[in-house]
Amino acid sequence: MMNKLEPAVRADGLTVVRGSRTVLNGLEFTVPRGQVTGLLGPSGCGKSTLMRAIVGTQAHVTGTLDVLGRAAGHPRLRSAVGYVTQAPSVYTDLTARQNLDYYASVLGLTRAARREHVNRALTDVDLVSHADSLAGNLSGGQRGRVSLAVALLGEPELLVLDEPTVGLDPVLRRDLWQLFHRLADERGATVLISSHVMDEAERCHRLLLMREGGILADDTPDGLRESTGSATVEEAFLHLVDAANAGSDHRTNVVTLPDTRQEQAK
Ligand SMILES: Nc1ncnc2c1ncn2[C@@H]1O[C@H](COP(=O)(O)OP(=O)(O)OP(=O)(O)O)[C@@H](O)[C@H]1O
Repeated sequence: MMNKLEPAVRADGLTVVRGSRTVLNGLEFTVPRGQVTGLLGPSGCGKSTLMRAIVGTQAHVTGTLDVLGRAAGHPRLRSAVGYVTQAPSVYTDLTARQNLDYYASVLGLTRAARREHVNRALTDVDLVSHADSLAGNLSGGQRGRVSLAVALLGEPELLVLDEPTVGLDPVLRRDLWQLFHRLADERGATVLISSHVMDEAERCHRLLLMREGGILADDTPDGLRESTGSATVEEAFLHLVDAANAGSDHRTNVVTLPDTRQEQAK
């Protein structure tokens, strides 16, 4: 669908207005292909809004936003982009397998391909033993994993996951992070994951740190720690927030501050 060297997502001057508020303010960034990129920042900074813009469900988007070489929301992107919202979107009166089978048929997979894709997605999210339980009888975390399995059907090139690990126990969180890396390393998928848990940032190849509708930094976890002289990504984030508040220009390689657009300092 696109040149492999092109980033999976490219934004320039991306602005989103919700109600009377400018929620995203002139963002400029790229998301590299085949890597796990974390979108991190405090509650309300605009992570979900950005993800909605990328998958094409957000209104009042201006500026440039290209996804897999096409304008975000292009109909041809529907089967190439998997999206998991914060609230699990599954039919509670169907079993996990029936949910997956239904969504696989919507994707137009043949019966044989459906069986293969459904079994693989159930295995990926470790739900084989609950495949025939009604989704309504599953725990919140298990329903979330059914939603994730739905997004994996059809092997999308880009997976956009809005806080997929919230409320999960440490073992499941670790297993899901291993899955995200397998998807990138073995299947070449691009994975964009939002979280406000900074320790998850350490597990990403790259990070987009957000604050108040702007990108505060775009770097690797190592790059962020080194450039700020911090021991952890959380410490680096706090350092960058303090620097932004002080109006300082001490940043990593990119940055769009909330109020003042500044040039990339690569
Ligand atoms: N329908 C709306 N009208 C006006 N403002 C909105 C609307 N929906 C969200 N917002 C505002 O947009 C901002 C960004 O919201 P968003 O849900 O993108 O944040 P977030 O970083 O994903 O937060 P969280 O981590 O809590 O999910 C928030 O300040 C929120 O109050």
